[in-house]
Amino acid sequence: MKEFGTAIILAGGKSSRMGFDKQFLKIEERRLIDSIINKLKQEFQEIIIVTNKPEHYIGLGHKITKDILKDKGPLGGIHAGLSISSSKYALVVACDMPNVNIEYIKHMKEHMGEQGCYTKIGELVEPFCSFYSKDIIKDIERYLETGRRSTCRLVERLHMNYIEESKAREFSPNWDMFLNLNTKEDLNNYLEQIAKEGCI
Ligand SMILES: Nc1nc2c(ncn2[C@@H]2O[C@H](COP(=O)(O)OP(=O)(O)OP(=O)(O)O)[C@@H](O)[C@H]2O)c(=O)[nH]1
Repeated sequence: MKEFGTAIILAGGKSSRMGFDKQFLKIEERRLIDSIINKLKQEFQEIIIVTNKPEHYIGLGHKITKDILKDKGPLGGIHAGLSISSSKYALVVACDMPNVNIEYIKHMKEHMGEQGCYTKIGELVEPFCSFYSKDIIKDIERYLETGRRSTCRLVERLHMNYIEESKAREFSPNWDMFLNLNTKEDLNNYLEQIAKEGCI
């Protein structure tokens, strides 16, 4: 089994704040998820897309899966992705994160905890652009069985290492690498930023 060869992209949410399915979000005529895949391919041999619309990813050469545990939110997606991952640790990103930073991801690999690595933003857990160990599958199942769904709260209970926000920001001072586009306002602000400064 490879140590860090897998990246999982979550693309199975409701997108209720955005008002249209975020997995089809386009930036400058290109599907954002395809740009994310292209970046991740620099560093990962295996890409897993966890989606409720698998027909849109056929023929790209990546692993595709649906949630096994339905309607559980991002944790359900992480669970399905880890279940078919062929690596000990997998990076998990959301399909609405335009500023994924590969240099920072390499840094995270060097600071792996027993069950993964995340970034602490202030006092809060950033659950995306985080590494999770394949051996937390059972922990996710037990946690979801109790009716809870918060990825952040589960992360706090696991044996994961974390990196402070200030360190993470050194890798990308001008672009928020944890930005996720939840609303039309987020999207418009992002489009304004790339119009001024160019795409990264
Ligand atoms: N596979 C899978 N991914 C999910 C699920 N829920 C959310 N995600 C993904 O997790 C990431 C973060 O999701 P959110 O933006 O918090 O949730 P969302 O349901 O997509 O959007 P809102 O309805 O606006 O909260 C996105 O990449 C979503 O596609 C789910 O049930 N299954």
